[in-house]
Amino acid sequence: MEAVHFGAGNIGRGFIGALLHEAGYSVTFVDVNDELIQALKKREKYTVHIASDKQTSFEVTGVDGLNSQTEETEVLEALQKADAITTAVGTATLPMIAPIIAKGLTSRVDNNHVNVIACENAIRATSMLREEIFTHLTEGEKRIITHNVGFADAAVDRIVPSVASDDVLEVTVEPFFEWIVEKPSLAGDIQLGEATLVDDLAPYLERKLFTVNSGHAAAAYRGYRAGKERILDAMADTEIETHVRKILEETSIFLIENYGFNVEAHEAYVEKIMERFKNPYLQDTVVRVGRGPIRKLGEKDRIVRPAKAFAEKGKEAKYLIMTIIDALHFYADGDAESEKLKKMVQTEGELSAFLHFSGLSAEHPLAQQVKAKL
Ligand SMILES: NC(=O)c1ccc[n+]([C@@H]2O[C@H](COP(=O)([O-])OP(=O)(O)OC[C@H]3O[C@@H](n4cnc5c(N)ncnc54)[C@H](O)[C@@H]3O)[C@@H](O)[C@H]2O)c1
Ligand SMILES: O=P(O)(O)OC[C@@H](O)[C@@H](O)[C@H](O)[C@H](O)CO
Repeated sequence: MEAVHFGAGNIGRGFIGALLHEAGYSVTFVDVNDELIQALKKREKYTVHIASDKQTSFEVTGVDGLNSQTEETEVLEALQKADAITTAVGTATLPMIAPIIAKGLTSRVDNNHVNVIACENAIRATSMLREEIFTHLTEGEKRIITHNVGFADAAVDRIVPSVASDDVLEVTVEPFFEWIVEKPSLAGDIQLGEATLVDDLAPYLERKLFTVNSGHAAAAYRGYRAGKERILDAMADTEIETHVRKILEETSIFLIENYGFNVEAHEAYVEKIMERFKNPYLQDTVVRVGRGPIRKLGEKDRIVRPAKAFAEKGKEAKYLIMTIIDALHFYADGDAESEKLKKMVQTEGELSAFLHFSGLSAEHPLAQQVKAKL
């Protein structure tokens, strides 16, 4: 089986590429980072370290790399043969890779099934990618594609930090992982190894985004304001740890009300995540976890969505609101979104910046609540 994976970054190498390899795929990574691509071409393998007291590692072998900027023909050939096309490039990059995927899908000569799965932290990222791909297709091409291409949404959970190393390919991952894929959208009889296939992704996806990512964002933004470098340092501070717990109490109310999760089972899920944030072998930074604050302040994303649900019911999510304000103050060198946010906060003020990036009107109850806290 052949897989083409866009984005040879942390989650691409550390999780999706590794899992596809284990499931029996030859994985070709496509990236714009030529250093990574040349190393993949040359060595055809890389090492994954598991961040635990056992200090274990494993090799992902038989991999290849292609630079999407200089090897378009080769990328198209790989897409034509692929059984699975996955991505982990960040949602903002999906429109940039959509044209080549569209071209690859429409130039396949056989009618074999192929499945596209975007592994990004967002609500239904594959559907977003599908929409982008469809803007590059004729009506006839869309009809053909609908028969043999599956576009399955997924929830992807594994903390994979950016770790400085002399080896550009080696990657460190936490032991926990969960890849949940929506089964009814898959085409044909695809093998996805240790992925979990479910009929309805929504509860799993929202539970992940509004627990792991809401809590993580809170730790990063509060940690940043308190001068912490690592998530670990933030979580070791009792005040920040309590703050993260409070956020997860708020998102738990939101999730249990929406999906009727069993309370004890959900509490156990939250506890496990708190422990994952405190993994002493994981050198994750507040900068990596906080990067992209504009995306993270989006209406459907990890902070605003649950806070908005509270506000619309006449309630207030005090700790999520604190996270919104913390996020407005986040800045990381080299992170274009935090640069843009900082400029807007400086010129227009916190509230205008929040309204602009969340898309909420000034009259929205959450906007009123945030205003009262500024
Ligand atoms: N790291 C994690 O813990 C984690 C966990 C779950 C989900 N995710 C999600 O996975 C996605 C990637 O995260 P990451 O941590 O691996 O980031 P990363 O920055 O390590 O990797 C992203 C990769 O995409 C590449 N890229 C950028 N533009 C590209 C293009 N046009 N074509 C091909 N490749 C391109 C970059 O060069 C980089 O190698 C994000 O959506 C993130 O939310 C990350
Ligand atoms: O990748 P982002 O920027 O959406 O969020 C940062 C982290 O919260 C995220 O990468 C987590 O590590 C990951 O979602 C764990 O599964």
